[in-house]
Amino acid sequence: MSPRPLNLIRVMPAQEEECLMPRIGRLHLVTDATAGRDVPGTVAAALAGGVDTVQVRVGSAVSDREAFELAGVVLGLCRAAGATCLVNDRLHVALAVGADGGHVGGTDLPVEAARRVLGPRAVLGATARDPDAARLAVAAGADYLGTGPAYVSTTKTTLPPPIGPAGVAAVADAVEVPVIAIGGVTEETAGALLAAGAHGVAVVAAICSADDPRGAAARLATLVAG
Ligand SMILES: Cc1ncc(COP(=O)(O)OP(=O)(O)O)c(N)n1
Ligand SMILES: Cc1ncsc1CCOP(=O)(O)O
Ligand SMILES: [Mg+2]
Repeated sequence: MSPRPLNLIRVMPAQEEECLMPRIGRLHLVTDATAGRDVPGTVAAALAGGVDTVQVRVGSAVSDREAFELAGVVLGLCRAAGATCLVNDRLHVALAVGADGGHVGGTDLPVEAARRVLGPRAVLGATARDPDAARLAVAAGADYLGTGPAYVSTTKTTLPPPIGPAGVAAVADAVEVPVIAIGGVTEETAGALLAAGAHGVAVVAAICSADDPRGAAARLATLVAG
């Protein structure tokens, strides 16, 4: 029998294709952009604790080269753990490392343009604070929404006032895609956001600033698992 041509495109049943698509998890770790943090160490601990999605977020002072190298390391950790790996803002870095997708907000590429850059199969997240913005982002191609700040964030201090569980509920009710609540999410606040309709939560400080990031991730993972 002659060998099967390697470039043959296999038509997959929709169900099988879905299984191959990266998941939009329920516990997102957004990496701490503070200089000097051991990001790979924290990511490894968080994945061991049950984080299922990691978003690589670096500060503006970080070069593309550094972001690329960090994202490559984080992607390797995510692949080993079966987790989804996204890159914040820098979609060219997401593409260059082969990450599962990216996340954009109001000062980044518009969602429609981000979708063109990443292509149809990538996971694309967009920030939306209210129902109108949420509907627009989904219509433009977002697969999930990051909604907040849910509570006051110690990580990003330039944000508008918190929207609380009621604001998260308003967004979750407006769209069909998963809503990930972000901003000041802790073990104490996560439950109310999930009860409000959030598919999951995204955290920085609750894991990155914890004495025991693995333990903190494990407790949050138990909460989001319901
Ligand atoms: C899951 C998630 N939600 C919201 C954000 C915020 O994105 P953005 O508004 O673009 O702000 P920066 O993170 O780029 O400072 C996010 N990163 N992740
Ligand atoms: C990037 C971002 N966007 C809205 S809140 C936030 C930071 C969330 O960090 P923390 O979980 O420490 O409040
Ligand atoms: Mg952004």
